[in-house]
Amino acid sequence: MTSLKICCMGAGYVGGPTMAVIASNCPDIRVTVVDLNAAQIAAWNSSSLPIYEPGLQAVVESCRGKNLFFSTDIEKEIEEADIVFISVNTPTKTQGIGAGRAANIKNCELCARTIAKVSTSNKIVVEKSTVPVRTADAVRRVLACNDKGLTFQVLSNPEFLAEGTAIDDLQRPSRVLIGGEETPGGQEAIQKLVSVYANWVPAAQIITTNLWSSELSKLVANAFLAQRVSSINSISALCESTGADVSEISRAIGSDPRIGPKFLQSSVGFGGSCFQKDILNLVYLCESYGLNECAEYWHQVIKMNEYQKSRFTKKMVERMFNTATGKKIAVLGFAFKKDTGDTRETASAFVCRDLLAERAKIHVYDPQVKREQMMLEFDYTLNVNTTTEPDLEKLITTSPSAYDACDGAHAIAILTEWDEFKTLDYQRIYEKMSKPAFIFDGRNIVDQAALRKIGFEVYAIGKPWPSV
Ligand SMILES: NC(=O)c1ccc[n+]([C@@H]2O[C@H](COP(=O)([O-])OP(=O)(O)OC[C@H]3O[C@@H](n4cnc5c(N)ncnc54)[C@H](O)[C@@H]3O)[C@@H](O)[C@H]2O)c1
Ligand SMILES: O=c1ccn([C@@H]2O[C@H](COP(=O)(O)OP(=O)(O)O[C@H]3O[C@H](CO)[C@@H](O)[C@H](O)[C@H]3O)[C@@H](O)[C@H]2O)c(=O)[nH]1
Repeated sequence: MTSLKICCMGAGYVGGPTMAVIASNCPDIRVTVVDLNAAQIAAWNSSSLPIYEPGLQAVVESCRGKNLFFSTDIEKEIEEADIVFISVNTPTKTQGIGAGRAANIKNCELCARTIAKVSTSNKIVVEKSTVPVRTADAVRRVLACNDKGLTFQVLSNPEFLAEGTAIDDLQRPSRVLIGGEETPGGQEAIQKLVSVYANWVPAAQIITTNLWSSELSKLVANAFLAQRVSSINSISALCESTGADVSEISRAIGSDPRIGPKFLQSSVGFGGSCFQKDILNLVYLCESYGLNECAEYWHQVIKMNEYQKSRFTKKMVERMFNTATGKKIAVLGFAFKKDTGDTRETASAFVCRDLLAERAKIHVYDPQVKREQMMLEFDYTLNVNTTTEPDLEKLITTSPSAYDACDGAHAIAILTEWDEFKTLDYQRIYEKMSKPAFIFDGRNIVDQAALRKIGFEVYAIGKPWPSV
């Protein structure tokens, strides 16, 4: 006997894993994930899931067909549900007012319109997508326009999972945040959603707030996290100029409990579908309220990230005698972080773009990213395609292994921190490379001293940078 029915609109990186974890912890709840994209739903129903996430396959297989379903029958599933989650993409607007900054919430509005149109009973509608503060007001007003006299309660329940650790983050969340209206109906709806999470999340970790605090907290959480990365990355540049070591600094400052050790890993720049988009959204919101100093403050986090990405390629080229033209460069890693196949806004694509501009021959290896996906990322994010770059297909090779990518290369650029790159047989790799053989470690994961002993010229982000 199922007591509650949940429908989630959007079967992406958030909708799929989140609903799978709800279903696995709540056997009495029937959970259906729906999407406009039939291929995506077919993949969720197959043995080859549309996203790679450690532990996901096991969770999905444990409840799929029992109380977890994936469907394209959006209208039927909404109609039957008590709670409808909106977990659709909210990308940065590319055109019109706020282009390049504001989040486009058209998908959320469309979901609200569909819910209003097909519902025949009162429902709780949960914003799971990351949205600008006060979006719940728009959703509420669209829902209120239904012609059946139905009542909808809108809740904000932003998701804090990180890719690569999504299942763990969902099973043991640091907190679940639920915002709702400060009315008896709103409070009742909040309690209903609290009771879902209470099946596996300790009560003390379920935070309830008003709608606007909940919506805004999501943007603020990402802004603070990204700010830490940009802060340590700015220091990495200073380290390279002074002989200080950024890893030693991270350890030294992170031991202060007021600072804490996490998110102080210097890198070639943060990527992913969220940080940049959400900070730009925050910047736009500040500007919209006339808070230009606040907007400028947060915008600096993005600018520092741009600097870090371009700085890396510049150093590579400088080190390789100021030319990468015709040189084979092995790029190890294309995903925006390890343990995911997601390439959205990945720093690796920006470095490849800048190396392409130098006419380098790039051989990319990533254990989870297919060539088709890489090319889409170039096209979509960077507008690099065979029209803008006729030699693209010739200049970018995708390699079946790290060893293939490095064979005969002039340089290696480590751009994603996949564990397998830490334990490669670098002696074997060195022997087959052009000399001098360079390694540019954009993630600080290799043993520099050991590699120098082999004969490599090593450059790692934020590490003392031997002069030539
Ligand atoms: N990716 C993350 O790690 C992460 C983490 C926390 C929050 N978020 C936020 O969650 C939201 C979703 O992100 P995502 O990474 O899952 O996006 P995604 O692009 O992976 O998935 C979104 C899905 O929604 C579907 N969709 C769009 N409009 C629809 C509609 N009207 N009806 C049904 N389906 C529709 C799309 O086809 C797509 O499959 C975004 O707002 C994002 O900022 C993402
Ligand atoms: O010390 C660090 C930590 C992260 N990164 C980079 O920062 C980016 C983002 O990493 P991470 O935050 O781990 O992954 P996301 O999946 O983007 O998760 C972020 O964005 C999600 C979407 O909003 C939120 O839900 C998560 O809480 C938030 O961590 C990646 O390129 C990382 O390599 C660093 O360079 N140094």
